[in-house]
Amino acid sequence: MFILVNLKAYPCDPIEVATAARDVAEESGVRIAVSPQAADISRVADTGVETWAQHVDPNGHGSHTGSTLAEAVAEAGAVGTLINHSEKRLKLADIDGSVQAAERADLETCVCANNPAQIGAVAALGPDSVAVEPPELIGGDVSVATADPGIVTDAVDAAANVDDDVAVYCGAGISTGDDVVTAEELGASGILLASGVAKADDPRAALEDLVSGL
Ligand SMILES: O=C(CO)COP(=O)(O)O
Repeated sequence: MFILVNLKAYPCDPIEVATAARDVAEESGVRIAVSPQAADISRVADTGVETWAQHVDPNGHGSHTGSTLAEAVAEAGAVGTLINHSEKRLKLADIDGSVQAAERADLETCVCANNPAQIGAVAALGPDSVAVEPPELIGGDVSVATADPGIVTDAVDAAANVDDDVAVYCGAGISTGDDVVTAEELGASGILLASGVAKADDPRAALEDLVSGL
């Protein structure tokens, strides 16, 4: 299982989380990545943790003020990027452009979607992975894998029907090791989570719990 910790714009210490994620990954052998604010990518990557961007724009170099350039996040130390997170939604053509921009910069890609139908659509764009995250469960206390297991299994089927090579992750409300195991049993090969770690009093303990059943 791959565990991707999205720090969003939460007021946590990105270095504290990154250091804990690096150590727990090393100790457990579980792949864990941290996705900080773009401005924090460089110092998070310097900790040695696998570092992802939260978003990249479709454009390349040029007159694009305010854009998040795939080449720039890669240069800062990111090795992957989320695209079309529920809190940073894009039009289909721009998702396609962002996947291509990320690939040009050698970034691994994970395109997020709200439901299994959208998973099928974005899987067709050829990302490395897709992640189903029902918006109504994001930030809540109940894991998607418990609240609506059919969303996860249907997302796995939808992606497989389009492209067997696209990995399927799930996210929303995941906070415990049991949630991670349940997601794995439903066919997900990774999870995205945010508040369970970013808002935890002890991010290291939260991460240790997440990997405890793997
Ligand atoms: O949006 C998410 C991860 O990208 C999920 O957020 P929560 O883990 O806070 O529900």
